[in-house]
Amino acid sequence: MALSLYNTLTRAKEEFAPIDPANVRLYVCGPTVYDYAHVGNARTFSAFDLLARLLKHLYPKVTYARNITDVDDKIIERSNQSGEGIDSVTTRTTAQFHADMDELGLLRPDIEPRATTHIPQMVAMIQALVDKGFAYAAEGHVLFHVPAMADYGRLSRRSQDELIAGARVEVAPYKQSPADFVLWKPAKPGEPGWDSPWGKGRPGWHIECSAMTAAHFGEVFDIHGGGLDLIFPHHENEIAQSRCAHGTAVMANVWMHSGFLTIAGDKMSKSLNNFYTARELLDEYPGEAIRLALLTAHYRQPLDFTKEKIGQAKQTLDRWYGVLRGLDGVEAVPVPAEVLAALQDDLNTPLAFSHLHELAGAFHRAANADEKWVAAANLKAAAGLLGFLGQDPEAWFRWAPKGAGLDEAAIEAAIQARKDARKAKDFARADRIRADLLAQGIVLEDGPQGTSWKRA
Ligand SMILES: Nc1ncnc2c1ncn2[C@@H]1O[C@H](COP(=O)(O)OP(=O)(O)OP(=O)(O)O)[C@@H](O)[C@H]1O
Ligand SMILES: [Zn+2]
Repeated sequence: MALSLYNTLTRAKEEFAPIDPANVRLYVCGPTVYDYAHVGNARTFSAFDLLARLLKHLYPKVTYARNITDVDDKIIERSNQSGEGIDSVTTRTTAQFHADMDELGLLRPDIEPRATTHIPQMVAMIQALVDKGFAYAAEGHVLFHVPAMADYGRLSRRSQDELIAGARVEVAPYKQSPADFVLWKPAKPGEPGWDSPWGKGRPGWHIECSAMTAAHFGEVFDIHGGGLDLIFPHHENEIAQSRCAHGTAVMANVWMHSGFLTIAGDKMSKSLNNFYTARELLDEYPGEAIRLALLTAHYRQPLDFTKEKIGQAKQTLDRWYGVLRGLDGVEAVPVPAEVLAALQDDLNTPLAFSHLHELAGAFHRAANADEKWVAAANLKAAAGLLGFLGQDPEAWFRWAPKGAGLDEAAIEAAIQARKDARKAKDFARADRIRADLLAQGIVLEDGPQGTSWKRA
């Protein structure tokens, strides 16, 4: 079975054909680093993490790029409000983003270009657009002239008339058309800025991705992704810039967009202040459970967020890790065909997870040890493709929310003390230690290899 992906550009599911099967190129718009990522952002990054994993399973080489937007109005605003320097805001937020995505279990992208290290490429691209008559300079700004591009609006299916009618009433006086958008803007004193043919300034957001994809992937690449809200204007404008600068028919062959994580039906967003940060949820739930909850719905469908969904995902993982527990050295087997087929059908995660449930069920119904072993090995292989069940099961069962209960060192010390008490035939003391641990939610299990523990 071949990989098929829904392409926003054609509004159809299409069989994926890489430009160069020896290097499949995937670019995803990354975070603007001014604040904690919320779990809505994490949903989009989890969806594309899964796509990257699947592509890496199917092709010998995949380059997954996800950028860092480290120059932006929101960053400057944050720095002005808090007094923290811009470099400090972006460095700290980037480190936080990495820590959060790592803990959720996402793979790091193969390359992570930062906007501020690609300014010369942006200036060159803007210059090319000016030279070719697609852009003009006015009052320290450079603008892309939308009417200069005949088929502008193909991705979002908006006509130029609609765009002009929809433009805000207050249109900047230097714009030739209300639909024109900024490629370069002047830097106010104290703001970050770079020298350019149009004076000291900084890039607009859209040109960043056009310049970074060209720098790392060339003029046309395979897949470009992001959340649904990026279709217009961000991706439409990336396409306009890249295609007009390079004279190409497309910027990327496949455009993929993930649906929103909502709260009571509204898009989770910073501006509505209806968000949970990834960080606060990671203090309360294991990252693997949060990511499973985010992937339970198909990536193009909206997913309404509740903490109950994470709780359910945690119970699911308890069951699956329970299958692996105690089965020493489950050997690697190929990914079960039905799971691969589900993912190859435009990342059908609900179907893939239903197969995983069946495999866990097969383990419990198994008549003998061999059948159990096969079911567990299949479950581990299937989950592994999706980036799950990679931990030691004991580590999974020992996870505790932040600030809760005893830490591991204290538990190990208590287990040792109990062992010493039993050796000294002080069984009353040994039983007391066991009861004390149980009262704090720690269950001891005595086995042939000694005593193990888990959190109740
Ligand atoms: N509620 C959401 N559900 C799914 N994806 C989202 C959601 N909100 C933002 N995204 C996606 O997260 C990615 C990172 O975007 P970015 O860092 O610019 O966040 P943001 O746009 O500042 O978030 P917000 O919309 O809250 O302001 C983008 O691909 C964006 O489409
Ligand atoms: Zn982008």
